[in-house]
Amino acid sequence: MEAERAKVAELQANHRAISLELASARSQELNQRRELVSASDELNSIKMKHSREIMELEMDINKRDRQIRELNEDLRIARGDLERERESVSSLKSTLSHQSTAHLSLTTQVSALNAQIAAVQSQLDVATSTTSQRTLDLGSAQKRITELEQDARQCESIRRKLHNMVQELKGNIRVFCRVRPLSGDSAADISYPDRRDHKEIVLYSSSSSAMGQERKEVYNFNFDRVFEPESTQADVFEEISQLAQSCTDGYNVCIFAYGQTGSGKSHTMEGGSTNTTSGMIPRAVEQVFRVTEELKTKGWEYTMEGQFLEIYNEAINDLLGKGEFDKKKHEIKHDKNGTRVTDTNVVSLRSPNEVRSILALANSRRTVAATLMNERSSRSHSVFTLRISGSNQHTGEQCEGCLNLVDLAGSERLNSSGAAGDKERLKETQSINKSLSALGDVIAALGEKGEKGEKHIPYRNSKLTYLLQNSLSGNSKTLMILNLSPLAAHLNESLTSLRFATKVNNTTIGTAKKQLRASS
Ligand SMILES: Nc1ncnc2c1ncn2[C@@H]1O[C@H](COP(=O)(O)OP(=O)(O)OP(=O)(O)O)[C@@H](O)[C@H]1O
Repeated sequence: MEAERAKVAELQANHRAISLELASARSQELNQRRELVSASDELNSIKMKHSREIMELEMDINKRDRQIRELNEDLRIARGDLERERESVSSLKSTLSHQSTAHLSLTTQVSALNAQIAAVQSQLDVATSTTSQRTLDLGSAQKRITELEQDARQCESIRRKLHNMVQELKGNIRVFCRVRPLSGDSAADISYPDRRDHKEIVLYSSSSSAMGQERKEVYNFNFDRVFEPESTQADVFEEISQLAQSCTDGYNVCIFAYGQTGSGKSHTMEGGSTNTTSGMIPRAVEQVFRVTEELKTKGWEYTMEGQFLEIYNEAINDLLGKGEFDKKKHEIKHDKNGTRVTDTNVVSLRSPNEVRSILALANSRRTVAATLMNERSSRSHSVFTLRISGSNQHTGEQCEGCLNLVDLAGSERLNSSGAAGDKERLKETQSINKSLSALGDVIAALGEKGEKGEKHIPYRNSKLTYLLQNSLSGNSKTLMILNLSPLAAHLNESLTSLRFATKVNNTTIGTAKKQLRASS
């Protein structure tokens, strides 16, 4: 037992020793573990530091790579630039060599030009002195032009006075006779003995006496001018143009075409549509426009207006009216400003073209009337009136003139017009006869009145004479163109017309007066 106790004690002592050893081994192990942990921590921190350093090194390497690439690019660009610079230097060198050559030749040219400039300068000096001389000459030439313009204006006034004197010497009523060409039928025996002045016309008729003897009658007439059948519109106008022109000088002018139906009145006054056939109205108006245009250089300014009326059965119709046929009643009024017809169109005219278009309008309206009323145009009087007012900005003169161009109705007597049986024709013919004899009476009364006489002038006896009162009085210039038919069948009618025209031609009416207005 004891042994056992001793053994237990020994075992216990062993156990304690082993426990102590275990405790110390455990503490040693703890320490070693601690050391291991700390060594492991240190190793981790070293690893982390290394990996950071590796990262930094890699970044650094990348950066350097980038820089190397950039430097390589720069180097490539620089090489390209260098190459270009080399090329440009070589081209500049060649340009420079060209420029040097050009410079050399320019230097030569500059020297030549300098020599030329010197020569031109000396020419310029000469020209400058010539110019001064010319300026002086121009000054005196302008002075001379002004003087000549003044002279021209004075000459124009003198021309107007002389022109008027010539017209006066020719008589303020003048009569022309125009025989139209033959158209088929047998001709009357007519001769024109005055080959020089063309003032005479002779008609011959033969008849048998009761005893069977042949009697030859000779009728001799003298006028201011006789136009033979071959005469042209231009020939007639040449004689009329001066008279028509008077209206630009401030005169009232009246030109009538008188004669039996078909004797050529409309042909004379209006004429055809071509330059050669156009009649007195378009020619006179064109002349007036031409003269007013020329007179502009002498300081004259003109305004013109036109009116175209028809007198049929003692009633006035406006050929420039609006409708196709004029139904208005028109009245003639005279006052200090001239003659006015109520309710009619007065058209302002600025060019011959405008005149042509109003003539065409009037003609178309006459044609309408002619179709409506049995060839009315030859049974009515047509009166074209051109009123003209002018003022001269240099002299202050003002004038107003009026040109009446009248195509009278056919003048044949009642029996020869075959009108006796037809009431309408009878009325027409009576109206025509009344107005034509009123025209003859007015002209006769003006002739009897003389310069200062008090004689009553029966203007009111017909619409025609009343309308033309201001253009028929002694203050105006009147021309009657007697149109004659060359036909043997019309001989008696022609003799009647010639006798009427002779009466007119033998009338002397007063002196024409300018329509001058005091300048304002
Ligand atoms: N000098 C002339 N030259 C050529 N033809 C003319 C001439 N005179 C008149 N005639 C012609 O004679 C014809 C009659 O003339 P116009 O119509 O002018 O006569 P009129 O007297 O005006 O007649 P109405 O009184 O009927 O109007 C027309 O065909 C016209 O062309």
